[in-house]
Amino acid sequence: MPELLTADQMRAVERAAIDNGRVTGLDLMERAGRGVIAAMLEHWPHFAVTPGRAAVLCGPGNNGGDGFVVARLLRDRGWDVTVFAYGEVAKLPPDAAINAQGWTETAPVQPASLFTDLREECDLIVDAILGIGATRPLQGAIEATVKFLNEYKPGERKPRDRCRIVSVDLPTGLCSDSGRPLGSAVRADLTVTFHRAKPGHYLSDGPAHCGRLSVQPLGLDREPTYPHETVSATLIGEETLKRGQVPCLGKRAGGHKFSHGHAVVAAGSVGKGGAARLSARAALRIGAGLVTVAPPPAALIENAAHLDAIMLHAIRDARGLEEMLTDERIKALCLGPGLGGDRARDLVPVALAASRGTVLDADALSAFADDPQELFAMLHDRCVLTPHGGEFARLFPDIADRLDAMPARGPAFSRMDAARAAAARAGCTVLLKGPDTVVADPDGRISLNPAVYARAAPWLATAGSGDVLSGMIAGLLARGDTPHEAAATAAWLHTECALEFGPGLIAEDLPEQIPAVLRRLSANSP
Ligand SMILES: NC(=O)C1=CN([C@@H]2O[C@H](COP(=O)(O)OP(=O)(O)OC[C@H]3O[C@@H](n4cnc5c(N)ncnc54)[C@H](OP(=O)(O)O)[C@@H]3O)[C@@H](O)[C@H]2O)[C@@H](O)CC1
Ligand SMILES: Nc1ncnc2c1ncn2[C@@H]1O[C@H](COP(=O)(O)OP(=O)(O)O)[C@@H](O)[C@H]1O
Ligand SMILES: [K+]
Repeated sequence: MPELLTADQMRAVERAAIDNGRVTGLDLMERAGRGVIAAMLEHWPHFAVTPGRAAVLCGPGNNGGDGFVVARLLRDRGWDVTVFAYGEVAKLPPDAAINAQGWTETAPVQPASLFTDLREECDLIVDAILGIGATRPLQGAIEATVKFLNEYKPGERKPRDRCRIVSVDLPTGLCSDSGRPLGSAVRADLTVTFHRAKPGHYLSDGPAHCGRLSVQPLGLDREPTYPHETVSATLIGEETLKRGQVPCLGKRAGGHKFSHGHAVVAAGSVGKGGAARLSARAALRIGAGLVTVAPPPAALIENAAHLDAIMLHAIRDARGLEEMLTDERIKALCLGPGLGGDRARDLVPVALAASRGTVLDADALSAFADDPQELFAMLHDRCVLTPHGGEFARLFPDIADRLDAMPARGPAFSRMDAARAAAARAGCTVLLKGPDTVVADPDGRISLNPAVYARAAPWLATAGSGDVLSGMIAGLLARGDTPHEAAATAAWLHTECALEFGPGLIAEDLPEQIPAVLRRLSANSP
């Protein structure tokens, strides 16, 4: 499912279902526990054949309640289960208390302090200490347990090789809205969450702590989905693209090159043109009808030696760009890759005054580090800024500081919050790059492209891959996509291209994978 829900939103969905009488909290807890067992057996089928020994660590809230359900279900399957309680069982909330009572009627609950003695003999540890209710940095017995679990590195000791850690809903200590550990957090092998994934499963350190992710149903699919304003984020995926974007990624029968848009990529001085050429190649491959690279006159020959289908038009300075932009058929601009700081400062104001779809990346962002406000004053709602972390910190230093500061409380300030705040300040779409690329609009709308779990694409950490991304966005803007759609679609395709190519990827390879990815998308379209 494409929506991600924050902890508050998840609680609201649960509350609405209970208030409407469709389900009880106890039912949901039972379903959650069953979901954990289902996911565990799916990932480790041998556990279905050979039950082993499990330790279930139950916390002071409903996450702990889920733990008691899991403990019972494991025991029903023949497991030897020991439950450890973090906090007083007598103070558990009502549904968790019912499940705890069911357990204590038949078996003891051990104090947390005894857990470390047993651990080495376990095949499975169920972390049901804290879930979406983790609000402050871990301390005391919980912190000690988390430290103990995490110090066992796979392969270091024999028992750890076979002992799996499953976290219920979230690894204890991980902030569900930001993916940032509140002090410390469990490093699980598998995390099983319910109904919808939470932003923290995808953002920042979340994936490293979750291990693998399974989203299990709670039977809440008939509950109202959130209106756009309150959806914390949409996960970009084939599903969303199939519904919305594929027609735009194809070419219209009977169209001509100008009906698919003309994109212009400004290039820098002699010897610096590679980045702009990469952007241009990506813009053309994504389907812009025409793409022109615009270098200074001295670099014309260099670019001519490299380009065929991509056109060339030398522009000496801002006036040259102004003249070029009298051609109304130019629909999108890309400025930044290899542009150089001086040329960026010269060209950007004219480019922005032309009010076309405009991608600003690299030098076009860093050139305004001394006075970001000067840039923000010129931006308009057809712009997309594509900063990586360093460029983001230059333009939005205070926002970046909030992301760097150690979180004192949950929910912690997230990369989604940061991108949203930046978009509101800049007044345009901001794409914050990373394995968790966030696309934010000034109205708060967020799309997230996770290049994690099965979509991990570490080969994208290669020089020039960002230039390709900005070219893809410019190409889609030229074709008429909105800034948000163009940025989100390009981010997803960019990762898919990396996955299509695989190891050994360099930036030049990325645009060449676009046809295969588009072919697959159209084959899978209804
Ligand atoms: N919502 C749903 O739809 C469904 C939810 N379900 C399950 O419920 C879970 C949410 O339950 P929850 O709200 O009770 O929160 P939970 O994570 O158990 O923690 C709260 C407790 O922890 C405490 N605490 C907090 N921080 C702490 C710290 N650092 N160190 C120590 N203690 C700390 C906090 O204490 P307090 O801050 O109030 O003093 C409170 O006692 C959810 O993750 C899922 O597993 C499913 O059953 C099915 C449907
Ligand atoms: N480990 C990674 N996993 C997924 N994507 C990555 C990773 N490292 C980098 N990327 C992506 O690669 C691109 C790099 O862009 P950028 O840092 O601007 O590089 P360059 O300036 O060399 O073009 C971004 O789209 C970023 O999201
Ligand atoms: K947990």
